[in-house]
Amino acid sequence: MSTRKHTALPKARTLIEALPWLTRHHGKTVVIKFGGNAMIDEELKRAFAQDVVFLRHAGLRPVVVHGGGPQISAQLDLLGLESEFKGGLRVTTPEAMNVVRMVLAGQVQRELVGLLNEHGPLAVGMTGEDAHLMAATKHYADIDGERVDIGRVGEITAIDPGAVHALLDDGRIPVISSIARSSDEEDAASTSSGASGVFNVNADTAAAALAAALGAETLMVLTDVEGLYEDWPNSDEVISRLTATELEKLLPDLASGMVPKMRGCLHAVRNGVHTARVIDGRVQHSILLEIFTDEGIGTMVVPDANTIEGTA
Ligand SMILES: Nc1ncnc2c1ncn2[C@@H]1O[C@H](COP(=O)(O)OP(=O)(O)O)[C@@H](O)[C@H]1O
Ligand SMILES: CC(=O)N[C@@H](CCC(=O)OP(=O)(O)O)C(=O)O
Repeated sequence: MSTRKHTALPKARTLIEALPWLTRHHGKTVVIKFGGNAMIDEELKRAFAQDVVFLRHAGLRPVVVHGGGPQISAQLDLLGLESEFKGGLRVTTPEAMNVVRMVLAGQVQRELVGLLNEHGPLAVGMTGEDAHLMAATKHYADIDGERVDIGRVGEITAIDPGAVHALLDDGRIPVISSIARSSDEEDAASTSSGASGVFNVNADTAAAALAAALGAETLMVLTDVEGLYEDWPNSDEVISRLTATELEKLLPDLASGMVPKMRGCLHAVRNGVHTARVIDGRVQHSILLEIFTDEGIGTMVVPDANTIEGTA
């Protein structure tokens, strides 16, 4: 009996250590972006689902926005369709738009919903089309100061978070694919006849916009690197913390997938989100480490006047 008590003690300590964080985050909304590049194996995806369910049971309100870039590229390849990125965004022909929608909403989202629901009737999948969650207009890429047409890529114009709030109030975990309805009613009306009527939105951008619209406490972006590298690709020195203004200065020098990610973080902290973090999704249980311990990993972006309680 006494041995049993003794071996159980470290577990109790671990639970108690989490108490200040549980208190701080209770009832807070956390938007978690799970990048396609971080979904590298089954074990990681399972650990991700466990972490999200843990947050929910610990009294937080997690919302998942998922990516699927590599999965979309694989499907386009399979179909013999060309796949090209400009300024970190996929050039999306109407044909490619159908594939993006099919892979995100029909494959990646379904898989995550399935993994989360192994723990109970919690997850509900939706896209930005559902209940007018996300509206968008056509986005043009800016390549060296030139406005470039990249097809059906969307720029979010409005978010109606009502359905997400309703799901959260009902104790559910919304799992959202980054596809938006066209804000042009005529265009949107063609949705049922094909993929026109909807736009492909980068998942980082969608997660950031949603975090701001929901008044989330935290935006957490899980990817396949440790965080924002100071001098990528020459060094693996991670910037652990930076303010909105510091990040704004860095933005013009950033490359590829980091562009929408860091722009998203900036948008979030400039619009009421207390912290935006880029963390390594390849590390098992990185979400729990980030939320419930002092050992914050990755890069944390904070608003300029760091006056909001609990951002440290
Ligand atoms: N400064 C930087 N720090 C870290 N990664 C960077 C940087 N600049 C560009 N990258 C690239 O961005 C990638 C992450 O973006 P992306 O491939 O879109 O991932 P995800 O699927 O998670 O959204 C990294 O794997 C890396 O190749
Ligand atoms: C416009 C645009 O680029 N959309 C992205 C949407 C998916 C995504 O963002 O996935 P990751 O988070 O895994 O990169 C795409 O088509 O790949």
